[in-house]
Amino acid sequence: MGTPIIEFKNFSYYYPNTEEPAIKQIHATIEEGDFVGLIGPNKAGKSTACLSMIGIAPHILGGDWMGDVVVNHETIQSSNVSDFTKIVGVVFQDAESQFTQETVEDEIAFAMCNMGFERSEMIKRVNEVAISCNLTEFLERSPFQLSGGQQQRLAVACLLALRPKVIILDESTSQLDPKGRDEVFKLVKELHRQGRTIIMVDHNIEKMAEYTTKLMVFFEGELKLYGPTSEILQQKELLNDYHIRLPQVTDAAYGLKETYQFTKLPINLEEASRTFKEYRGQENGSNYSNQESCP
Ligand SMILES: Nc1ncnc2c1ncn2[C@@H]1O[C@H](COP(=O)(O)OP(=O)(O)OP(=O)(O)O)[C@@H](O)[C@H]1O
Repeated sequence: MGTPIIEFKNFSYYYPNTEEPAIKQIHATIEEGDFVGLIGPNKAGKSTACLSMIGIAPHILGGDWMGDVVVNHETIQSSNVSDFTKIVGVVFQDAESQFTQETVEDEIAFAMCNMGFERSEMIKRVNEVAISCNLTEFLERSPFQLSGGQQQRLAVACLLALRPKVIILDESTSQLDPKGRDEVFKLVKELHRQGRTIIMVDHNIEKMAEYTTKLMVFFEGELKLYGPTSEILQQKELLNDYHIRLPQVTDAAYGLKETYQFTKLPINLEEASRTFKEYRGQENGSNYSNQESCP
C-alpha cells in the first residue's frame, strides 16, 4: 500500500439548487505516484469528482456535501481552495481561456508572481518547466499563437511551476488533433515517470489503456469500479453496462477468447503482440511435438 494523497470518504456532492447528488458516496483512495484514469459516459460525475479533489466543489461552487475528501491529510472541513491548490493543480479542456499574459514566459511566471516568489526563483522555475514541457523555443511567443497541444502543455507548465504533487487533466485532449493529443500524453507519461501523481479524464479508451495504472469507472454519479487498468479492462460485460467499450485490441482478443483460451486479455498493442507471439509459440511447439509422435 502506497501513501494516500487523495481520499474520498463516502463523499456525495450536490450542486446548488439540485436534489440529486452529482456524485454519490464515493469511497476511494488515490496514492502518490498513481496515474488514475477517470472514465464513464457523459454526466457520469467525472468532472465533479475532479472539482472535489481541488475543493472547487464545494468551496467555490457552493452546494451541499456529505462525507469528506482528504487531500494530503487536509479535510474539506478544515481547508480552503488555496490549501488544496498547493498540492493539486488542474488543467481543463479549454486551456486558452485560462491565459491572460502576452508571452508564454510571463504566463508561466504569472501565478508565481501573484504568490510573491523571488524573481531569481521565478526565472529558475520558468526555465525548468519550459524544458520539461518542451516550450523553450516559444517563451517569447504569445500563448494565443500556440497550437492546441502546445497550449495544453503551457497550461501544464503553469501548474508545474508551482510544483504540485498531483496534476489533474480534465478532458484536456478532447479538442486536440492526434498530434496534439500525443504531445500531451507523452508529457504526462514523463511527469508520471518522474514521480508525479496524475489524474486524467479522457474518453479515448485506447490512450487510457496504454498510459494509466488504475481506472475509476463512473456511471450515474457512482464510482462503479476502481482498480488496476489491466484488471478493469477484463470486464467487458460490466463495462458495456456502464456504456464503456473496450480498447479495440482488447475487444478483438475477447472475440478470440474461446478459440485461444487467453487467461488475460491484452489491453494495448504491445501486450497483444506479446500474447499472440506466445500463443503462436505454443501452437508451433504443439504441432512440432505432434509431428514427432507421428510414425
Ligand atoms: N454546475 C452544475 N450545476 C448543476 N448540475 C451540474 C453542474 N455541473 C454538472 N452538473 C450535473 O452533475 C452531474 C455530473 O456531471 P459531470 O459534469 O460531473 O459529469 P461528467 O462525467 O464529467 O460528464 P462529461 O463527460 O459530459 O463532462 C450531471 O448530472 C450534470 O448535469
